[in-house]
Amino acid sequence: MRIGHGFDSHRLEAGDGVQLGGVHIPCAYRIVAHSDGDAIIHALCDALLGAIRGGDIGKLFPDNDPQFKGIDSRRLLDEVMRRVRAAGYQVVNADLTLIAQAPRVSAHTAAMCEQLAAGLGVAVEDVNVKATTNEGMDAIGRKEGLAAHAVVLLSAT
Ligand SMILES: Nc1ccn([C@@H]2O[C@H](COP(=O)(O)O)[C@@H](O)[C@H]2O)c(=O)n1
Ligand SMILES: C[C@@]1(CO)OP(=O)(O)OP(=O)(O)OC[C@H]1O
Repeated sequence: MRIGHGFDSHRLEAGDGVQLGGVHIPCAYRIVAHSDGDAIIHALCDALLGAIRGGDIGKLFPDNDPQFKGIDSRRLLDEVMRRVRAAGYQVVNADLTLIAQAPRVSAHTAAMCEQLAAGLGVAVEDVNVKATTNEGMDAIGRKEGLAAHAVVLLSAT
């Protein structure tokens, strides 16, 4: 068994929607990033890479490389999962926490679990996505950004 933790954060600015957990959420914000800015998937990728001692997404997918400009982060998860399998592991379960004052995501967490389960090759019951505000405190509380944490457990195949 191997465990991994990942964290990611991104700035928010005025816009017409965000991509989180592989799901488009219409709202008055956009995520500032080189890719689609999906902080939930970025944290998940880093947790997976951490569990196999595989570096981090910034090393694998540099944010100055044009091939990753605007990329759908589900494609980054596909490549990370290819590495997890090549290392001889499979996912047992994943638990994700979004910290965001905005947007509100509770109506979308079930769809996120489906997207992430498909990417991880597990049943939807093995993925949990939850959210909390920052109670109005600091930059996240001022809706200037958002952050995500991920924890994954892997077992040998
Ligand atoms: N971006 C978010 C943040 C929170 N929620 C939901 O609201 C509930 C209350 O948030 P607290 O910060 O008071 O814990 C939380 O349990 C989430 O279900 C959300 O949907 N989107
Ligand atoms: C995903 C990558 C690659 O496009 O860019 P960003 O979307 O800026 O995201 P970040 O969380 O800074 O992580 C690593 C990057 O290299």
